[in-house]
Amino acid sequence: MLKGKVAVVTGAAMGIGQATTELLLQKGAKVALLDVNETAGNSAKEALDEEHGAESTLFLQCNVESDKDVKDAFRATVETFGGIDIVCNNAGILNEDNWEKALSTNLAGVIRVGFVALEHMNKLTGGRGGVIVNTASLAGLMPAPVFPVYSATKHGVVGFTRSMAAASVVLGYGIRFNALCPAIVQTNLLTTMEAQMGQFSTLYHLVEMTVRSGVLNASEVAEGALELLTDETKNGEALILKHDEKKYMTFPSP
Ligand SMILES: NC(=O)C1=CN([C@@H]2O[C@H](COP(=O)(O)OP(=O)(O)OC[C@H]3O[C@@H](n4cnc5c(N)ncnc54)[C@H](O)[C@@H]3O)[C@@H](O)[C@H]2O)C=CC1
Ligand SMILES: CC/C=C\C[C@H](O)/C=C/C=C\C=C\C=C\C(=O)[C@@H](O)C/C=C\CCC(=O)O
Repeated sequence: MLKGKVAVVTGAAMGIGQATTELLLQKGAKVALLDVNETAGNSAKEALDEEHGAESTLFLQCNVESDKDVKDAFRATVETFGGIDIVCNNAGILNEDNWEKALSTNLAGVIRVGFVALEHMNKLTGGRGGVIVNTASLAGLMPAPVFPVYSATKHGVVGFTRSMAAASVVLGYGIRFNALCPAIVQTNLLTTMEAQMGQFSTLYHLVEMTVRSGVLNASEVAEGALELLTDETKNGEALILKHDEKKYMTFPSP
């Protein structure tokens, strides 16, 4: 289904990014795995090499907070694989104490990666066009008293995605932009959540209550990403994923 396509996945060393990488490889794409964690990134690539062959992937250490890292990683991907068709802009953290870092990673990181991707993918400047899926969250569509800063960053991701989708149509970039909005997923972010909630950790019992009613696994989220990547009718959409439901967000018109 994705044979001949080249994908870049940020935050690819574990969790949702790793599951998405695996699914893209299964569908025939070549994937550049970008992650700040070099040890985890190398292990993830090694594990994938056994099934998909070393030539299908590339691990590049990249902090999405750094312009240089992101530009270097995209340049290396194009040099290795010849172009870029798909970007999963997925790296993100929960850190209510160090809220500047949360903003810098989750929102500025998504914008930075999006703009560098545009330089390579924009049909107006010689790119092949393609599709970008930004990982937001259900907390980007509703209030989340348990992590207000995280929620603010993810609302920003949804707004940026929808606005870039509209800009792409008006300006003719040939790129679709969609947002993925999962509820709670069983990953490292969940296991470290209480400690990362800072002053809001007194509300952790609300999270526990939600978790008891069911959580997603990373592969289910990867399937959602694949739908946004491959359904060419989707642009400017926010796909909500819960453990027992999947639906597209309906936004009010102004
Ligand atoms: N786990 C959950 O319940 C949900 C997670 N999300 C979002 O999904 C995305 C992935 O999260 P998970 O897989 O759950 O987390 P995770 O903690 O399992 O994986 C995140 C990956 O991103 C990498 N990363 C962190 N900061 C980075 C940076 N500055 N530059 C490059 N890589 C960086 C980490 O090293 C790690 O490999 C995040 O954007 C998160 O906000 C959205 C909804 C639910
Ligand atoms: C990085 C943190 C890990 C997971 C967060 C993830 O992005 C998903 C969050 C989805 C929704 C959050 C909603 C928050 C709601 C509230 O603050 C409370 O009203 C209820 C407490 C937890 C709810 C979690 C949920 O509804 O799925």
